[in-house]
Amino acid sequence: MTRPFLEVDGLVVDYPVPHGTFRAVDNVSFTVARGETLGIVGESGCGKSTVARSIVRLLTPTAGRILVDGTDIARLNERQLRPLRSRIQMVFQDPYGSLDPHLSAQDIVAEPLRLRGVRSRNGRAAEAARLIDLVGLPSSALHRRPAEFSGGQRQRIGIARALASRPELLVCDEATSALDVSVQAQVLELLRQIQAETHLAYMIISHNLGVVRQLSRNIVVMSEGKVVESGATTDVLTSPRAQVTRALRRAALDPTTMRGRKPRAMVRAGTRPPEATAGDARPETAQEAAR
Ligand SMILES: Nc1ncnc2c1ncn2[C@@H]1O[C@H](COP(=O)(O)OP(=O)(O)OP(=O)(O)O)[C@@H](O)[C@H]1O
Repeated sequence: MTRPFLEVDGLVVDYPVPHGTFRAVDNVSFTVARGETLGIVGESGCGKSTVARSIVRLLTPTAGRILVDGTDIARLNERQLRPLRSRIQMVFQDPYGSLDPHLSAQDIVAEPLRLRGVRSRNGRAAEAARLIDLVGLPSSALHRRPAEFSGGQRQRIGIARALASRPELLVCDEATSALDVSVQAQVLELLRQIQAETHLAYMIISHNLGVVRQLSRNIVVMSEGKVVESGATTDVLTSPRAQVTRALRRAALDPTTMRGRKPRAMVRAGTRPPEATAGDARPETAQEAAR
């Protein structure tokens, strides 16, 4: 049997808090096969982003293994991680805050190309143009800055930037949560098309089961830092065992949550306040509609 691209085994993450530590992720294990999509779903504060940040090594886990193609990256230092970083890229939730406001779309997408060793300026410009086209933006987008784009368009630039590193796995952490439902559907469709063309693997992380189910063959359901249920998406949705899965399924069908709002009942007691979500986000502009 071929080895999965990513194997997460017994992941534990403790955060320091004033009187000790808080265990945000508790013995989480899963695998992601090459070219496939794993969904991670769970209520706000259950530890999804902490898992994502561990995998891209924005933080060092307390315990457990993160095997990328068989190499455990959980405790590698920055120098050791450098050659591996391009293999897993992340698309963040906030299309407003995750792009440098001073750079043009072309420069944002070209930056990872420079790190990848594309030395010629013309070569970087040509590849940035190809990626901007791949994510469905017009060539006129190349010279515009983030403030001149809608949320959906910015998320496309974020995806183009992530793809510039030629990753084998893209971790999308609430990547469509701040978008209107129709724009959300366009971005999910874009991800689907890219996967069909490139055989890229995805981890789709969301509190919204409706989003996760659209792309994911397998899902992991988390609650309070732990995996409470996992398996083929169709099986988990047809006969959910965990109470939290049933609640997430109900919420996915509830029209009041369709814009990505986190229902109050899903916000875990004692956790951070929920972040701004679609209900608070700027409405999509005419640019997006006209795209
Ligand atoms: N730096 C930190 N220090 C202390 N606790 C933290 C820190 N970051 C996150 N936490 C806590 O860890 C838990 C998991 O947070 P995490 O952001 O991973 O959850 P999440 O499932 O991604 O939530 P959301 O969907 O709201 O982003 C939460 O209870 C959160 O309050």
